[in-house]
Amino acid sequence: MEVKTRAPGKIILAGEHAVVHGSTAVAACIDLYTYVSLRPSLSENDDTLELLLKDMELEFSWSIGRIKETLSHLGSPFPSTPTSCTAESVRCIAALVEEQNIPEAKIGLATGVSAFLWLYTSIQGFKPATVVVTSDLPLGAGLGSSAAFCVALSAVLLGFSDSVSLDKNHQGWLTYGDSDLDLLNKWAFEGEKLIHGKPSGLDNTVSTYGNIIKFKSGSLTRIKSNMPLKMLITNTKVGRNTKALVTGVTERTFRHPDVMGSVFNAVDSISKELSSILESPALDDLSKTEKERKLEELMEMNQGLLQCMGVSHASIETVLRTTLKYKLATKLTGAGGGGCVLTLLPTLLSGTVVDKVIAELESCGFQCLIAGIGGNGVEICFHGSS
Ligand SMILES: Nc1ncnc2c1ncn2[C@@H]1O[C@H](COP(=O)(O)OP(=O)(O)OP(=O)(O)O)[C@@H](O)[C@H]1O
Ligand SMILES: C[C@@](O)(CCO)CC(=O)[O-]
Ligand SMILES: [Mg+2]
Repeated sequence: MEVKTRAPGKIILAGEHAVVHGSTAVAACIDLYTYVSLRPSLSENDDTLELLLKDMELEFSWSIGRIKETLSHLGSPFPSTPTSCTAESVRCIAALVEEQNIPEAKIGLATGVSAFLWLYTSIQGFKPATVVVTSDLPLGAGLGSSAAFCVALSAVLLGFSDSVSLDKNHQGWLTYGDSDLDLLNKWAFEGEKLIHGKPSGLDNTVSTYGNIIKFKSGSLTRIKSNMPLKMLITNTKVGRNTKALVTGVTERTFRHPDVMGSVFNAVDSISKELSSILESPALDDLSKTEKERKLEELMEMNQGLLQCMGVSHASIETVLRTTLKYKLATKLTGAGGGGCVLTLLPTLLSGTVVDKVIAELESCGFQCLIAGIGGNGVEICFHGSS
């Protein structure tokens, strides 16, 4: 039987980077997904584990014997016990990845492949199978591709274990129960660590649980938003790497602990205020506009503080300047340094203005999209996935 999962990407409305240092952040999932399907090998002669990254046109294949020989110290699989990859296992997994000779231009994927091997062997053990990955999300662009990958992967692997309880006769997409979500979110976090180094857990948590969440020091609060939010997402297409950007902010924090402490405190207040605006009762059009004005100010302030942290970029500043001409507020989303930028589109903004802004941004070589915000987190499909 083939089983498929999908996990959404995300936007961060406030609090990226500061959340790694203990501040509050607010994030929402979007309707762009990473899909992972798993087909266990049925033939006794088939002794390989295959990983197909379809969008990247990359295929990896290991003999189970080779994986066992390298990772035999792991023993039996431990699906119910999310565990960090030890330094020794990191080294062994890196050797298995290196043998696959990833082309230099795609070497950034090596950390994703390592996360795959860690999650696979820890949850499934040494069983032959084919795992196929596709994604709607741009990789390394701030929309949480690494988290969606780890969440969808953990979800499909656990879907084949006895550690989660799911109705396998269900047709179409099925959500997981809360305790199963908690388990797969912990595994996804372990995968994220291999890609990010020191993730806060925000991205995998919003991809797992969906909707809009407030997140601080590893714990989440679901937000019941009373405001429809429309965001323009602009991909600057400037590549960057979350791990390097997070390390840069941490190094700046070591150099200027007091200043950065104040910056993180300010971000914490922004996130708290932003979430209380989202939750405050929806009233008439006038107060809706007032609420949107406040959100815009908070986004502007958050962007200023992200610039203080050193994670803005010339391409992001170009988007800021362009949208400011239309009196629209913009902030980077995710790790910054390029990647994606958010612009709030107020309810009463005319479609003509939106079209003009998009045309101007696209004439700079950027790519714009309007994604649906909120919605379900990770889901699984045993029968009839499209
Ligand atoms: N579909 C995928 N297949 C394989 N690896 C993936 C996939 N999606 C993400 N990854 C891994 O995640 C890395 C990108 O993660 P990174 O955290 O730098 O960016 P992001 O998650 O897109 O943005 P952000 O963390 O700012 O939200 C890729 O280089 C790769 O190692
Ligand atoms: C930059 C960061 O805050 C968000 C990346 O989407 C990193 C993290 O929270 O792990
Ligand atoms: Mg990431």
